Amino acid sequence: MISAYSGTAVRAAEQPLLDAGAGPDLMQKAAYGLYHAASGLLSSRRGRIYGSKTVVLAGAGNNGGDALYAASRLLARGGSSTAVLTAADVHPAALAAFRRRGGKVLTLTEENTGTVLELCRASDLVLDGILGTGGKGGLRSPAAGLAVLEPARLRRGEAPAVVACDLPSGINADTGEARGAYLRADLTVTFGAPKAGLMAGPGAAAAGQIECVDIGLSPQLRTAGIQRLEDADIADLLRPPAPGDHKYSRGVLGIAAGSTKYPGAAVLATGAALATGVGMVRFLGPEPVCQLINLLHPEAVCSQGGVAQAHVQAWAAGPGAGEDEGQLRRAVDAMASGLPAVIDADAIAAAGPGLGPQVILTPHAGELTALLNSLGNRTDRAAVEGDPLSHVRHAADLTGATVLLKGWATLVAAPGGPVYSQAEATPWLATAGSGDTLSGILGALLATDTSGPGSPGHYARLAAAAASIHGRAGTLSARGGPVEASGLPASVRRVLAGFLQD
Ligand SMILES: NC(=O)C1=CN([C@@H]2O[C@H](COP(=O)(O)OP(=O)(O)OC[C@H]3O[C@@H](n4cnc5c(N)ncnc54)[C@H](OP(=O)(O)O)[C@@H]3O)[C@@H](O)[C@H]2O)[C@@H](O)CC1
Ligand SMILES: [K+]
Repeated sequence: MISAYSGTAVRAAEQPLLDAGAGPDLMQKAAYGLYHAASGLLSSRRGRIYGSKTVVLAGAGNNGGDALYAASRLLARGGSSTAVLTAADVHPAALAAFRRRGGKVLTLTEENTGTVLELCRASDLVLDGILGTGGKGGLRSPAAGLAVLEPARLRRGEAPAVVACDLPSGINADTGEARGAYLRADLTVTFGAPKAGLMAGPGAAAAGQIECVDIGLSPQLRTAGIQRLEDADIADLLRPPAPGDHKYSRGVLGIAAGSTKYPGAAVLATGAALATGVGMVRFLGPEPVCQLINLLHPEAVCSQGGVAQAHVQAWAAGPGAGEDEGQLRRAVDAMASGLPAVIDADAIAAAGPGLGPQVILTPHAGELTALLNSLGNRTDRAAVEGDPLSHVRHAADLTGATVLLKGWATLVAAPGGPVYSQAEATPWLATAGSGDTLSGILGALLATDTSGPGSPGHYARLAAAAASIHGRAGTLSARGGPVEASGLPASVRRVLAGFLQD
């Protein structure tokens, strides 16, 4: 499990060490970690450090100091480096060390921003040390003019790798918000602990890969702001069949998805649930959709009945329901059943206060905006996309349900906490039908779960595991190209096989 902390919490953890005079030592540890990661990247891109060209963007605070010390170490290995100062005063000792190693220095102005951008683009590596946890708001002029710099991962052909020191400059370390211009990175080397702002909202998309350097803060860090499940955590949540299991003991999932207008959603949700592994799927829906499911998934037991008559362990309801009154009724009944239920798409609008954490709402940003507005919390989509962490937490607290907000980093909030973030997906997964398969995967995990409510956040962990499996399946399906939702179940099977073999 990766635990991320707010910038405020990390600064508080640093304070006793700073009071004890360990500040310079912490900075050297941070700078060494940054140098080590940057030199690894340079070696993999061009074979060696000797002869490499680095541009250091250095701001007024300790973040600039870290970056300058790291660049000094690259100079010592035979690289060349130019420091671009974005403030009148930068860390004096770090700048002096950089100059001693032969680094060139210039000051950024609005007039020379174009020249500096050319210098960056002609280099192998850009070290972003403009702002760290002391940053307030987005980049200010003239540094804001550098925000057009694209990291190598977003450009075709030759481009410098951008490595962010602690966090991408301009990103809020607590929330991941970008209140103004910010830089994007290929790799963020973060110190002490990952910052929550690297795992949510614009910060998660800007960070690129995240590498954490231990500078000895762990004993001081208490409550994580955001957690991320890793392989072993997900494997622990899976329940493969054991000898003696039969179809009912493995878990039956009730699916109320699709409508005569959107029959595909029923097919995708059912296919994904079967690929994830359940004892049985009971499918409820209109007659033509039942016929389609019978044709494509003959193992599913189909009927037009109601939720109360179906004997299941969990529900997946809402995908493709559209305006189908029967399906919307089933989704409402599933939410009220007391059983674990994943509720998606049009059915989310029926959610209100008083639900339990076993109900998992899976909105995208637009659906979350509508839900919050319906609960009297005035907001708009831009605000939700700008600060998804606060909004997903708020929705969980208002409804009492677990809320999974889909996005580049999918966030899952349990009412009262904790919050999980999974970012294994590919942008190619943003395609019609993708959400229907997520409902099927999560429904199957809920139906086969035998550990019960357990500790707080249990359902949020299952939802985070489903998001991770879905993201990995998308990435496997994509292999750098488009994803068709109908191909996802096959990839889900392969992802799960990987977990179960390890
Ligand atoms: N503490 C430690 O022990 C360790 C810390 N470490 C490192 O230090 C970093 C935190 O350092 P920090 O506190 O100096 O803050 P940092 O982000 O570098 O800059 C603050 C300066 O920027 C200015 N400024 C603010 N917003 C601005 C804006 N929008 N646009 C322009 N300027 C803006 C602000 O001025 P102000 O607004 O306050 O007048 C102030 O002058 C941390 O991320 C990590 O990298 C590591 O070495 C490990 C040990
Ligand atoms: K930075």
